[in-house]
Amino acid sequence: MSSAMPLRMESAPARDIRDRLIIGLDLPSVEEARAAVDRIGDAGTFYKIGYQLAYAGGFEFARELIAEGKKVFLDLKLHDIGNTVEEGVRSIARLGATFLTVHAYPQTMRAAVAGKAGSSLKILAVTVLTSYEEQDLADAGYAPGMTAADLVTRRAEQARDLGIDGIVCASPEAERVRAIVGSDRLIVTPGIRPAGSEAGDQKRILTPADAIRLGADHLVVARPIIKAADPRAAAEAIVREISGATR
Ligand SMILES: O=C(O)c1cc(=O)[nH]c(=O)n1[C@@H]1O[C@H](COP(=O)(O)O)[C@@H](O)[C@H]1O
Repeated sequence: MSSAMPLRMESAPARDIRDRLIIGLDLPSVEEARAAVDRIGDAGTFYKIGYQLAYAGGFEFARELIAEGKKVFLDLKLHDIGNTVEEGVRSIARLGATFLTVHAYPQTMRAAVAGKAGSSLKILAVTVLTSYEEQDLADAGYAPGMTAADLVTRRAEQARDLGIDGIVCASPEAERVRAIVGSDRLIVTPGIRPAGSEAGDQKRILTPADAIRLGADHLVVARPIIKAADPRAAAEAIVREISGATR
């Protein structure tokens, strides 16, 4: 990096500010997901479908959302031998989703980039899960003292070098990741908690405004919206907070 390069860069902001909020449909059935999307109405433009819904009819529902003009993030966190990842991504790329996650292992990222060739699908590499902190890494066999931030740094550098489209990290690491990946790659941060909401199993968290200020392009929020008494109001409040924090 040239010394003249500013440390804080942001990639091109989403044209519609609502697209910066990705709402996680962590729900057990398509019926419940459809009801949530209906309640959220035009406050939600971008939805994430993860394990729970994907394995309960979520792929068909993804097609339905895309046909209605919503954007879809398929959060499948793929990780397997290279050939399986490449062919899997090739199949998924036909669905018309905007984002797909893979774990940020070099073989996996390389295969995913090959598999999406020729499609508009963007691959996001999940660096270190937001529910992990140092002890969880040690429990998983990483060297004692390895911090989440150290591992995020290494994986963000590898993702950049392999041509990955975007990085998933916790919001406290967004600024450091932006310095690594520059403005051409997206930064997507889950583990977002509006002031006063429950952290649950998330460990590396920030508020929507702080995540945006540190350089996140998109925030992923599930429980604070879908479990709210008024999911539409909860989504609107986060979009307002994003808007207020956007320079
Ligand atoms: O890839 C993700 O989206 C993801 C990565 C990560 O490190 N942490 C994380 O929480 N997520 C997902 O983001 C969502 C966060 O949900 P809430 O904690 O309910 O807002 C869940 O659907 C997670 O699967």
